[in-house]
Amino acid sequence: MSVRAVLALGSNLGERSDTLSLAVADLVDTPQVRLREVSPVVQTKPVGGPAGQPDYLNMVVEVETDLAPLELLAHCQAVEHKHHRVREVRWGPRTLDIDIITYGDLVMEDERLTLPHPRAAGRAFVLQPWAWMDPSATLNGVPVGQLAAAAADRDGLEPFEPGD
Ligand SMILES: Nc1ncnc2c1ncn2[C@@H]1O[C@H](COP(=O)(O)OP(=O)(O)OP(=O)(O)O)[C@@H](O)[C@H]1O
Ligand SMILES: Nc1nc2c(c(=O)[nH]1)N=C(CO)CN2
Repeated sequence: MSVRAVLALGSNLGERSDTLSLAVADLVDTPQVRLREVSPVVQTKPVGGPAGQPDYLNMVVEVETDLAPLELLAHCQAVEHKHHRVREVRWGPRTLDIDIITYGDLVMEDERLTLPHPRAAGRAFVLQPWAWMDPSATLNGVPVGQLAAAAADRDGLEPFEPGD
């Protein structure tokens, strides 16, 4: 049985735009993960973590997958590692971060995986690209566009065009 999942990608080190494009290609480089929708890329101010970090590029994608939730997490982490992600500080700079935002309607809390992602509902860097990609999307029953409009970090968000 296949399930629709929403994944959020972020990068604030290195060739950010190239990293996001390559990561999307890697995510769907298996027949078990198929790309359905891709959001615009946004440039965002870092939320949390140490001061003085570079801005992020963020985007979301919707995939259809035959992987179980923890298999999808392992797949996302393998793509992160391929892009040399080194995680030193919580919410610190990283070449690539991939979070699972939703996995169908599944609600779960495990030490390795919480669904929906517990911090997504307050993050404009996830919600705004998601709402642009899918204006009918809801999270925990609330329209994602409405959550995006209320998110505190939305002033630090702007559309990003390659070459900027
Ligand atoms: N929905 C989820 N998507 C991705 N990872 C998750 C999720 N729920 C729990 N985790 C766990 O969170 C751990 C830490 O993830 P990560 O290093 O990406 O955190 P972070 O990006 O610094 O912060 P945040 O979780 O606030 O986005 C992962 O190893 C994973 O096991
Ligand atoms: N703007 C922005 N800020 C963040 C991001 C991110 O992707 N974009 N990811 C974080 C941890 O996942 C913490 N802070």
